[in-house]
Amino acid sequence: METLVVDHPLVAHKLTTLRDVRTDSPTFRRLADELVTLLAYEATRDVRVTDVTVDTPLTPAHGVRLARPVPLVVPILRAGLGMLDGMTRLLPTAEVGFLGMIRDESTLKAQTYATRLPEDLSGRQCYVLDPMLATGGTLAAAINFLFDRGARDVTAICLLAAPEGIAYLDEAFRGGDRPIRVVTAALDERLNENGYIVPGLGDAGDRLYGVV
Ligand SMILES: O=P(O)(O)OC[C@H]1O[C@H](OP(=O)(O)OP(=O)(O)O)[C@H](O)[C@@H]1O
Ligand SMILES: O=c1cc[nH]c(=O)[nH]1
Ligand SMILES: [Mg+2]
Repeated sequence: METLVVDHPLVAHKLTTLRDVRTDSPTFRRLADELVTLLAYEATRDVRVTDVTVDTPLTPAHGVRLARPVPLVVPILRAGLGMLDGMTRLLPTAEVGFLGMIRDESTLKAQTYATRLPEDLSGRQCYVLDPMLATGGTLAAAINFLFDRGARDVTAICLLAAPEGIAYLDEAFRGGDRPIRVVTAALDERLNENGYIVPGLGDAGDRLYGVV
């Protein structure tokens, strides 16, 4: 598995304010949106394109357009929704599938409550959005949903990752013929006894949308 920690002062600056307990929900949403656009720039470095020629006012010019089938963006509800606009701003022609998943806070196991994905994902580049990669259980289950439908090319974009979650994914998908990539703004220190990322930013879904 490939892990890319995006090392950029703007990313670090925005992430620092995102972590700050004093940051209110409107600011948190705006920063998550801005951060995902910066991460998406790196995450889409291998997005498939096809050659085209356009006419400038002066002469034909060679260029590229996104190849078909267009990429699929998959936010993991609820917190991943806070990353969707930032991603589709960069990939406006992408299609969007949805996975609703919640981690049981006593067992730390992910449960799925909604799936709305294309039946056939063969040949599709998939970008999964979830701000938090903690134990890795949620993301592993999401990637398996995509693999089950034929995806072979999956990149996860996370705002924060824990070493335990990276190790879990690495082990879960080791030796497979479908490599995965994780792009994140930071690799934090560890998980605490409740499965929260430390230093982290708390509960991303609650900070985006409130405690429900
Ligand atoms: O790596 P894991 O240990 O599986 O934990 C990470 C998951 O936990 C959070 O979602 P949560 O279950 O809080 O749902 P929410 O988005 O509705 O808040 C987060 O957004 C991830 O989906
Ligand atoms: O630190 C964490 C871990 C899981 N989910 C969150 O929202 N935050
Ligand atoms: Mg949550």
